Amino acid sequence: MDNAADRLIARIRSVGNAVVVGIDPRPSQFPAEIRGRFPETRAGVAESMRAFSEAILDVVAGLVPAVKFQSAFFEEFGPEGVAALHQAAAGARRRGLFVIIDGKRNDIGSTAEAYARGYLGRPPVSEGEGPSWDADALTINPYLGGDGIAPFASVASERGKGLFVLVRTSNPSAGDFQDLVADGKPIYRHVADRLVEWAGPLRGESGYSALGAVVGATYPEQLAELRAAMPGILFLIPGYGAQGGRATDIAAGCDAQGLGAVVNCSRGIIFAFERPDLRARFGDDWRAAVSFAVREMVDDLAANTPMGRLQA
Ligand SMILES: O=c1ccn([C@@H]2O[C@H](COP(=O)(O)O)[C@@H](O)[C@H]2O)c(=O)[nH]1
Repeated sequence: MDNAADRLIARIRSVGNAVVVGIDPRPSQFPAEIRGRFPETRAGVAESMRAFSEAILDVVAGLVPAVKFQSAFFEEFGPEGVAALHQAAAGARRRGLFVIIDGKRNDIGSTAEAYARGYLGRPPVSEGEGPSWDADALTINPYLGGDGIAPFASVASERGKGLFVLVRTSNPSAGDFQDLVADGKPIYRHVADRLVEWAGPLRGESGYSALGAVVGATYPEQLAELRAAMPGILFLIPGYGAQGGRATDIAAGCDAQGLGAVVNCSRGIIFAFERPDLRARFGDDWRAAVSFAVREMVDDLAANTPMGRLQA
């Protein structure tokens, strides 16, 4: 079974960047062309989310290595929304993108096993039926400790899948619990240190583990500290753009080759057509604005971080 970190790094090398386009579909912000096609029923809105997601995938496939679906925006619309997520994730895989589902799942060990089988493995159904979700990677919450992580790590290892564990989140109140000091170090460092132990057996040929970490762009000092403390751990870095994180903040998250991190941007890309400068430049061609925003982010990361070396 191949290793998810190796697979993601191969895609990064092939497109020459480590941008993750975040698909966080907020229906009220969809282009009029899409909003106007569907009724404002639950089923209609879910269908518009699928159509918007597919349109974004058409623009970004070939430009970036990966997409991250924010499950919350789909779950908001119940079973129809979840079905739209399922179809959009399958569409991303068909287009050759590495698919991260941002669900931040976890529970006690026996329940975590069901999440792990559901998102990354196979449920116990007859052989002819495929996996339920078949994501390449899932975000998970470490709060329940080792027995909540073990089932995910075991399925990830068996099925060639990846995990991104919350270590240092990007939100303003991240420090409320994550910065509390216990046994002489902050909680996020305890999580990081345990993660390094758990990640070892999932290390691939690239030197990176399929068990990665979520570390926000909005805390550059901790990002640099964690990069040094967590060699061989791939970082999923959210917070670039709308949350204020800049490329220069992210630079310390990479290794010397420009690897070691993927950087997510959701609103800043998928709703780039709302920017007055891009509206003036591209008019109603909202797809062109999205494509421009992706290239702009790629160039920004290349100019201001070691990720520029990926283009050599
Ligand atoms: O610490 C975290 C963990 C996850 N996220 C998620 O990433 C995206 C960010 O969206 P933007 O529009 O680029 O701000 C979103 O899905 C969050 O739920 C995060 O921001 N921080």
